[in-house]
This record gives sequence, structure tokens and C-alpha cells, in this order.
Amino acid sequence: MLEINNLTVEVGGRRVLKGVDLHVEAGHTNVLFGPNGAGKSVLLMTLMGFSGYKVIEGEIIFKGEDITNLSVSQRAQMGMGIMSQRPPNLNGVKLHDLLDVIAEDLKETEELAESVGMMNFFERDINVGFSGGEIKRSELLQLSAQNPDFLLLDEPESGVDLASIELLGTTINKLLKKDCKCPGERCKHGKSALVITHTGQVLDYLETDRAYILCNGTVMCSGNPREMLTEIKEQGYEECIKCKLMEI
Ligand SMILES: Nc1ncnc2c1ncn2[C@@H]1O[C@H](COP(=O)(O)OP(=O)(O)OP(=O)(O)O)[C@@H](O)[C@H]1O
Repeated sequence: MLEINNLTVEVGGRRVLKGVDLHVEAGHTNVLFGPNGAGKSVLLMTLMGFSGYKVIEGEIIFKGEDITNLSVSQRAQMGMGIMSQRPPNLNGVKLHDLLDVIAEDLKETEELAESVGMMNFFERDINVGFSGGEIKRSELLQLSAQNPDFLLLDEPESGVDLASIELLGTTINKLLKKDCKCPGERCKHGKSALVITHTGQVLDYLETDRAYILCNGTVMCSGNPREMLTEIKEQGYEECIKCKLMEI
């Protein structure tokens, strides 16, 4: 579904990603771990095609097509969607107006808005004055309305209170279980995703397949998400760097 091959990316004149290789099979949910500043968000922003993320080398293959040079809207049309860590304020754009444009099924979107307590935000400018948790719920509502085949989730649980994490996790899981619109057999297991998490809390609600650890803009290793999370909690990321050095 998604193949990232030898991806090197510059942001603000600095090489942040260095030869990243990462794959997500159709119907799989993969996880991206890594310390602060490792380049995780830069990777997701590059995958979505935002400006300012300059691909120096490598390629991004999505649904079998090279999308490295496609625009954000072309990638969105192909079925890629993102829940950003820090989305911008959209002054003058009401949440309801955006949902009207992007929602595949407005009635279903309104039902979801009701269940995640976002109906009262419909007439507000997007993200303006929203709390951290409200931004996450608004992002999730927009992503659900778009109903993409591939979800890029950047720390979906950060800033969400403990009591609301279950609602967020189960809502993401329901979205992932919906049919993928790709033709053919390979997508019959639902949608695909790449999820960044520090705490791993959201993983309690998702079926995950593989985790990658990114340090200093490079993939250090990959493996079982639960086992990797336990190791990171016990040993931190220093061990990953030592382990990688031993391979060289
Ligand atoms: N627009 C930008 N201009 C300059 N540097 C940037 C820009 N965006 C990101 N960076 C730098 O790229 C590096 C990676 O940032 P990124 O946000 O991807 O980290 P991260 O792994 O997501 O970290 P965290 O876990 O703290 O969110 C950081 O050093 C950051 O300062």
C-alpha cells in the first residue's frame, strides 16, 4: 500500500530524514516510535505532500504509483489523509463549512460529531481557541468525514484526557475497520495506517502489525509494536542507537 524507499528530506535547509525505508502493507496498521526531534512528524508531513518538505532523494510509492511529486490534494484524492499534531488555525473557515465540502456522508459525520461532542463547534473557526483535546477531536472528525484509505496519525492521543482516550481510540479503530476503496483483494482487511505515539496508549484500541523506530532521521529497526514499546519503556532509545552502531 505504501512504500518509502531511501527517503532523504530537507526542512528549513537541514537534512532531517536520511535514507528512510518503511513499508505498510494493505490493511495493516504500523507504528512509528522515536525520541523528540527524530523526524517522525516531518516524515508524515512529507508523505502528505506539504510544502517546505524537500525530497532530496528517494521515492514514495502509494497504491503502486510514485506520488513523490504529487500535491497534497492529489494525494488526498488518491485516499491519503492526516490527523496532524499541530494543525494551523483556519480563521474565517467554520468547521461545518469544511465538513460540508469534504464529507462523503454528511449525516454520518454529524452523528460522529454528536458522539465525540463536536456539534457545538460547527459554527466556530477551525482550531481558533480550541483546546488541545478539542483540536484532536476536530481533526478526527475531519479525517472520518474524508474517509481516506490510508491514515497518517500524528500522536492522536496527545493532549487528550484519560477519560476521552477510549472514545478516541475506539473511533479511530472503527474508521480503520471500514472498507478500503482500493479495488482488488489486497485491501480486504480494511484501511491502512501509520501511527506516531510516544505513550502507546492509543495502541490499546488498535490492531497493530509492525513498529519502526526512527532516531536522528534514520530507521533503526522494526519489530512487534508491543514488544518494542516495552523495550523502549525499559531501556529508552539509547539502546537503539547502540544496537544500530553494533550492526555497522
Ligand atoms: N519547518 C521547519 N524548519 C526547520 N526545522 C524544522 C521544521 N520542521 C521540523 N524541523 C526540525 O526537524 C526535526 C524533526 O522534527 P519533527 O517534528 O519531525 O520531530 P518528531 O520526531 O516528530 O518529534 P516530537 O516527538 O517531539 O514531536 C526537529 O529538529 C525540528 O526542529
